[in-house]
Amino acid sequence: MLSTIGDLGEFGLIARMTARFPHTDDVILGPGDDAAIVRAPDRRVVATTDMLVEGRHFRRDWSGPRDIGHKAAAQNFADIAAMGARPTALLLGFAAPAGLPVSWAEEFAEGLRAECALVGATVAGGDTVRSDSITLAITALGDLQGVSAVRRDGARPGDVVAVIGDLGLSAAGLALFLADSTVGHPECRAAHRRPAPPYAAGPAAAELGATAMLDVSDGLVQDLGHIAAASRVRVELQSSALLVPAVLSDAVRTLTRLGAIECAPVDLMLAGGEDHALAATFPEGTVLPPGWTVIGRVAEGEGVVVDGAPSDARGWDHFSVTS
Ligand SMILES: Nc1ncnc2c1ncn2[C@@H]1O[C@H](COP(=O)(O)OP(=O)(O)OP(=O)(O)O)[C@@H](O)[C@H]1O
Ligand SMILES: Cc1ncc(C[n+]2csc(CCOP(=O)(O)O)c2C)c(N)n1
Ligand SMILES: [Mg+2]
Ligand SMILES: [Mg+2]
Ligand SMILES: [Mg+2]
Repeated sequence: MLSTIGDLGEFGLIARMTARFPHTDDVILGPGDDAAIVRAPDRRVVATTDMLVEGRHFRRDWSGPRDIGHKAAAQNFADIAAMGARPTALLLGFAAPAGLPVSWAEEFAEGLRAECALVGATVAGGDTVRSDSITLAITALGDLQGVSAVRRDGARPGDVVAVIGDLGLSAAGLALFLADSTVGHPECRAAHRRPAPPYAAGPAAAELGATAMLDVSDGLVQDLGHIAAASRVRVELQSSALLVPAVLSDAVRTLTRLGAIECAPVDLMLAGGEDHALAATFPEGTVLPPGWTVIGRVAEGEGVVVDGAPSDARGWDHFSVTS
């Protein structure tokens, strides 16, 4: 018979999961005591929390436990990178039903471990409780390595706006799952299951003098609206500067044929969330490394305009009626 986390018990489950997380130099004391001790070489600690709720952020029939582990770590590490910092440690709040197979928890831990390994971080601690459905509450810590943090309030008129990383692929993957389409477009499905934030580009952008930065979690236009508001500027985007990947056009063609969506690929790039690309502003004349695409300018004023007009690209809001 399948063994469940209820059979293991709370402390058995903690032991099973934490056995997978390796030692790193940043974590002086990991799981096992009342709190972890994490090194803070810079003495300024970057800290962020994002939750994943079953049915809201993931479905177990769309994503496997490893995918969900990857995504839970990735969406938090993207926030650390968006400040210009390097992730050091992660704290895992794990709530799940007693009937959850032990293998699910172990594979989830494996996904977390693997995403941590991409940035050299590890799991330093957490909490484990029983609940009716799965909720994952992750806190990530990061180190600024001596650079100035890149906030949302530093964009200045004249700056260029640039992005790095995927845009719209996760939204296309989500639309494919929602449309009950079972075959095709593996890149978009994979992007939805396991976003691939360009972690190293965050600290690199800080070094280059980025004036503002964030990761795109809710949608490019909506998220840039946070930079516009915090910096009291207007962000002007040119949609033709967004390079539409062939895999996105292909998926949109399928989705249109299925009657699942009525929009162009670029609209998914402007409004789709969960890819965790980085969007940043840089002083004019900054030579950007390969991977960054300049998509607009910062001007005096407020809000975000696309191709000279206010955009109707709506991003994600957990409490809007359509979400
Ligand atoms: N319940 C809360 N208590 C305190 N601060 C919060 C709470 N929820 C959000 N915040 C803060 O509000 C700001 C915006 O949060 P938001 O979650 O939109 O940012 P994000 O994590 O970058 O985006 P996303 O969650 O879409 O990935 C952040 O600084 C966050 O710490
Ligand atoms: C089952 C299921 N239904 C819908 C979605 C879409 N979705 C959920 S949260 C979010 C924005 C970012 O979230 P947050 O702001 O919490 O980081 C998006 C686009 C999904 N991933 N799974
Ligand atoms: Mg958040
Ligand atoms: Mg963010
Ligand atoms: Mg959000």
